Amino acid sequence: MITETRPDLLSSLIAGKPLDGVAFKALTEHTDARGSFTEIFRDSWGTCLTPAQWSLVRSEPNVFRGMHLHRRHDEYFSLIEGHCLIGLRDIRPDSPTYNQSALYELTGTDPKVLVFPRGLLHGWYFFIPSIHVQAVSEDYAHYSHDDNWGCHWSDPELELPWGISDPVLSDRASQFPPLRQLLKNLATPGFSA
Ligand SMILES: Cc1cn([C@H]2C[C@H](O)[C@@H](COP(=O)(O)OP(=O)(O)O[C@H]3O[C@H](C)C(=O)[C@H](O)[C@H]3O)O2)c(=O)[nH]c1=O
Repeated sequence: MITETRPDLLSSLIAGKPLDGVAFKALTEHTDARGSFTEIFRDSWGTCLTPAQWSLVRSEPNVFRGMHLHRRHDEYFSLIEGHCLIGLRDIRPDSPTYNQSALYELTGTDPKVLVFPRGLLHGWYFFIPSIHVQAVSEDYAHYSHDDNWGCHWSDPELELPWGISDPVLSDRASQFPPLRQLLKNLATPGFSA
């Protein structure tokens, strides 16, 4: 069982402003003597997501996943247990929140869901052992080879005040380019992720 270090913590937006098309929704945990029941997704909630794949992800402390970008699919994140940050950067030129960022802090003791549309750079950092579920509107077999872009999490031009240093990264994420280079790559016809 993962023990929370901060039971008083609430899941909330801690920096920046809500980005266009992003849903941040509280979940209702129904508890009784047997435990609890929490719905984590309904079509009728009206988020941007039509799920094609769900995944369960376990992360060790000080792990950072991202920053990733997908041009074709929307994404869902809900922290089941643990404590994490989620950073988003809007790089959609037509968006009313273009070139803006948002940083969220989530805790498993205050369950919430974040659903965001395609075209937002995203990454998550885990402070303690954590478990989350994520969903995508295009499955990995279809997007992984040509729509799994990334930039380096520490680029100051992301304008995300992570407040962390030297996280554990995948080999691939450790070699992601700066944001400016990613934007150039995205604008280069035929350049693949
Ligand atoms: C995403 C994914 C991964 N995998 C396998 C491939 C690797 O052997 C292992 C870890 O994959 P990866 O290093 O890509 O996981 P993350 O760094 O958490 O990144 C993933 O989650 C971030 C937030 C993204 O947005 C990426 O699109 C997605 O790749 O799981 C699968 O088998 N299916 C999948 O859908």
